[in-house]
Amino acid sequence: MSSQNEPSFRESVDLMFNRAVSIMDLPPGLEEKIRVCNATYTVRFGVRLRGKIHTFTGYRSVHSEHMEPVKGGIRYAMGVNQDEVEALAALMTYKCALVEAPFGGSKGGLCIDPREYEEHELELITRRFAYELAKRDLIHPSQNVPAPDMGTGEREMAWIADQYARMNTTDINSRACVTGKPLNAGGIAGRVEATGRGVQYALREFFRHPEDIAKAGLSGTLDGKRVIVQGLGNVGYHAAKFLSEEDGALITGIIERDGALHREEGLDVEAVRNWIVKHGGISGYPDATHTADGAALLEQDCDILIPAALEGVINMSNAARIKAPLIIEAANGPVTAGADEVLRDKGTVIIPDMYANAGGVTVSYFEWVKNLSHIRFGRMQRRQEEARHQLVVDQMESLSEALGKTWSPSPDFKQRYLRGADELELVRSGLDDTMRIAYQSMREVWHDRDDVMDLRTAAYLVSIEKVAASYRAKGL
Ligand SMILES: NC(=O)c1ccc[n+]([C@@H]2O[C@H](COP(=O)([O-])OP(=O)(O)OC[C@H]3O[C@@H](n4cnc5c(N)ncnc54)[C@H](O)[C@@H]3O)[C@@H](O)[C@H]2O)c1
Repeated sequence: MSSQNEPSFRESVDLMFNRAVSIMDLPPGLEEKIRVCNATYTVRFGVRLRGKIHTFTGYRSVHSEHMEPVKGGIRYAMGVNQDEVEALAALMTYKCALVEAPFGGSKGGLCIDPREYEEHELELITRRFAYELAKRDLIHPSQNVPAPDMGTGEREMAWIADQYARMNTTDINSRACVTGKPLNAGGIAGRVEATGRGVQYALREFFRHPEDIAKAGLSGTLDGKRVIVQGLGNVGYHAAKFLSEEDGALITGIIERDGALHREEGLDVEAVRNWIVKHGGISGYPDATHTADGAALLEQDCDILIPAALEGVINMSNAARIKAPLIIEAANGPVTAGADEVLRDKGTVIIPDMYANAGGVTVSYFEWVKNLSHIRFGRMQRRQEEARHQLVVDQMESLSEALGKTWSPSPDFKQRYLRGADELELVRSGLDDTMRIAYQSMREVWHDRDDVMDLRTAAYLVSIEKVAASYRAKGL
């Protein structure tokens, strides 16, 4: 996506990494050990479809095993290549460290356009890919745990989990070999929307800090802010939906594969999503201006730009014309290293990918823990909360009796009291806490150090320090 004279995606991630380590004091050699990708496995396998054998190429890259298992999604897209999975695996290492999910970084991908295959064909392809990875422990509850990414979702994760279970019938922890599964196949409430929800929580946290809002040249709250979103897939759709429905933001632009929609008064996210599902794209959607050159809308005037599709979409060819004062990287790597510099010089504030889209891996961690504990997430807490609720009721009743009054709980007292013990509530509050704490750790570095000019460098500093501490603790 980036223009020809720009570094590749992996080089771009490395350049950003180098920028951070140049102002850190790491022991000699550790910097390189952290930066490089440990291993990348390439597999080519055949699947008989439509009367002939089709050969597919896939990858699983392991960036850092300072913690195991390693974790990272599996992407289905035609553009998947080694450079891309290695860049994405590296970002996973830094992301997990930043939000303190106890994993190393990994990523996988398959060169395929999933829209060209029937469901049963995709199942055959996915199961075969999973088989190839699992037999080399590149899918394994304690070694390597994939999750959804572009072009994959709950359905593919369920096939992968089932394939692993068939190959490892005695592994009681087999469900923990992959996250992002459907609820009825060992998934967790709130995982589907977790990354988009995390983007919303990240923006809410940003807007709690007047100094940070001012740095972006903005003021006030999320209410009424004009937002342009690129990619109305899993991440973009949920982020846009929550921000418009719950925070009063106006989604003034939506960019998709077949162009862009613009409406200054705000688009109905649900209606656009339904239109895409029904018609395969945004073309023909009423009540909005349609532009065939979707990427041009990235340069439109707005308050917040949310790239939530591909890497490299903001590059040296358009960075200078980007008007949004605040960019939140819902996608991985949407801003190239060169564009990052141009935008920093312009004063644009960028909330970096490794933080902004960490909601997915955070809730994946909850799912993995739930699978390993073999207990419905929230059940233990519910028992405790029920006992505590009864205690409160008893105390209130005896107190009112002593005062010669009568008291009885309102009909929804118990429900309200126990809300915190629901799985979804636990997931949401755990995610919210994680996003707040991680933002504050980045922000502290951003504000306290004169040599840290942006949130991205601050995020790298925090995460590299944590990875380095792990290596040091191991004696490496
Ligand atoms: N799914 C997750 O949990 C997760 C977690 C962390 C990060 N991410 C990152 O978020 C990004 C999006 O992932 P997703 O899971 O939402 O994928 P997805 O496949 O659900 O959605 C991607 C969307 O982008 C659109 N798109 C594709 N090419 C486009 C183009 N050239 N211009 C405009 N739109 C285009 C697609 O039509 C689709 O609607 C990726 O960078 C991914 O690595 C995803």
